Amino acid sequence: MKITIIAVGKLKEKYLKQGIQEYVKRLGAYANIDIIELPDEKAPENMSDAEAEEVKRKEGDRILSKISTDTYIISLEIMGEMLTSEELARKMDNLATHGKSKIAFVIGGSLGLSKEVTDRSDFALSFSKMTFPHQLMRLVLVEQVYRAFRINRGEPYHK
Ligand SMILES: C[S@@+](CC[C@H](N)C(=O)[O-])C[C@H]1O[C@@H](n2cnc3c(N)ncnc32)[C@H](O)[C@@H]1O
Repeated sequence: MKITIIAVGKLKEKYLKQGIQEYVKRLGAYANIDIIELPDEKAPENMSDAEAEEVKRKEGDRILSKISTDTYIISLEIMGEMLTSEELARKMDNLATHGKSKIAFVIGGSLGLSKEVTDRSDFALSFSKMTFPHQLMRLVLVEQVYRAFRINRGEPYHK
């Protein structure tokens, strides 16, 4: 399985970098994993709604340019659907069974994802109704993807 994580915005915090690196290393035993970090668009203070939409649209274009048409997209959206870890594991297993071996998880920048990205997305995944910073979201996501593979392999993992 090929897993790509596409994230807008630079990962700055050392502790997050280390945590993500650790899970990416562990995930290497189960899947081909790649993280694509895209630059965020300069967002002026006190932007109008139209300016904010333009920022998201530009970031969205960058995101979509990295995704091939045969890729199943899971966008991370606060208002998306909440799953248990087991449900996410089952979803990923079902995708693999049905020949969908390329999955891209997409994390937006500080303003979120553009309509173009959410429209193209195959599944909107919410981690809760709370807003997480995009850098932290990346760490939580890689841990949950790792957990999903462990669950699907029937391997022991903390409950
Ligand atoms: C700082 S948040 C963006 C907040 C923005 N106001 C919005 O509504 O999307 C940055 C990105 O992290 C991800 N994110 C943050 N909290 C999330 C949550 N609870 N569930 C799923 N994704 C989340 C989303 O991809 C979001 O685009």
